[in-house]
Amino acid sequence: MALPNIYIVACGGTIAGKAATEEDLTGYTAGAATIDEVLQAVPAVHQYARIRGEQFCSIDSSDMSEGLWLALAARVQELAGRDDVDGIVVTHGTDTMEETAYFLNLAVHTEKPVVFVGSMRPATAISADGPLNLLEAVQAAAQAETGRYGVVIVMNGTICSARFVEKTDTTHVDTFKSRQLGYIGLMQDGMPMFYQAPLRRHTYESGLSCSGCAALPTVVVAYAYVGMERWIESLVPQGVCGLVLAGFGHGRMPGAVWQSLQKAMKEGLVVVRASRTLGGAVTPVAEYEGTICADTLTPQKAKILLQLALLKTRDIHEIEEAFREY
Ligand SMILES: NC(=O)C[C@H](N)C(=O)O
Repeated sequence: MALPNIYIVACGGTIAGKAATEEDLTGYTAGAATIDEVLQAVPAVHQYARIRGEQFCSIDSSDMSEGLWLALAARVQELAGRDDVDGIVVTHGTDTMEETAYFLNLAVHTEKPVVFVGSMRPATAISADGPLNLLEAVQAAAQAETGRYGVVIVMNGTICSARFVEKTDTTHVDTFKSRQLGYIGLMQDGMPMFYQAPLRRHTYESGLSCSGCAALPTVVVAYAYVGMERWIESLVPQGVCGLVLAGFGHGRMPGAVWQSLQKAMKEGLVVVRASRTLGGAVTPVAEYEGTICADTLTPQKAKILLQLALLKTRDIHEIEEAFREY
C-alpha cells in the first residue's frame, strides 16, 4: 500500500534548537537547525510516510506573531486542500504552541490531520526528546482518523486536543497536559490510540475564519492581582476592541476595575471574564452583566476566540454563543 503523504511545516523552536554542549538543556538557540537537519535524526519517519516540507519560519516561539498566524493558517489551509497531502505536521516551539494550535483549530477548515509537535530539549541534547516526538507526530498524522479530533499536539507519547491543552512545566518533557479534561489519546507502538473526542467545534465544523484578513482585531489580556486598580488607566488603551480578564477565582476583579470596565463597555469594549486559577469554568453571574464568560478557556485562548469572533460579528449575543460552542 502506498505510504501517506505528510507535509511538514517547520516553524523553529527547541526541536530545532542548538546548544554548545549536550548537557546544556536551557542555554540554546531555538530554531537554529533546519527541518532537513532535524529530519536527519529521525530516519524512521520514512517508513511511515512520504515526507515533504518547508521551512515556514525559524523562530523561538516567543517571537510568534499574529501576522505569522494569519500566514500560517492560510498556508495550512492551502496544503490541506491538495490531493497530494494527506496530513500536516507543524513543528513549533512549545512556549506558544497551545495558542498557535488553537488558532489553527478554529481557523483552518479540514478533515485531514493537523498535528503540532515540538520538544523540550534542544536537538543537540543528550536524550533529546525531539526525534521521538517528531516520529510520533508523523505516525499520528499518517492516520486519517486523527483529523476527526481537530488540531492536536503530539508530544511525550500523548495526544492532546488544541482546545484543552496547556503547557504546564517550564523545562520538563512531560509538559503538555489537558489537566481538566484529559488527553484524547496516546501514542502506542507507532499508532495513535484514541479514547475521547473534543465536543467543541473545530476545523471542519468551525464557522470562524481569518481568510482575507490583514490583521486581527486588537484584544488585550489583563491579569488580575491585588493592586491592579492602580493601573486602571493603562488597562484600556486606545484602539482596543476587546479585553480578556484573567480574573480572580470565578472571573472576578476589584470593584474599581469593574467600574472602569463598565464605562469602557458602554463605549463598545467587549469584555471576556476568564480566570487566573488553574481549573474550572467561568460562567455568567448577574453582578458582571454584559461580560462574556470564557468557560474553561485559558485567558490566552479566550483572546484568540474573541479575535476570531470579532472578525465575524460585533453582536455580543453571537460572541457569547461562540464561547459556548468553541
Ligand atoms: N521548548 C521550546 O520549544 C521553548 C522555546 N523557547 C520555544 O518556544 O521556541
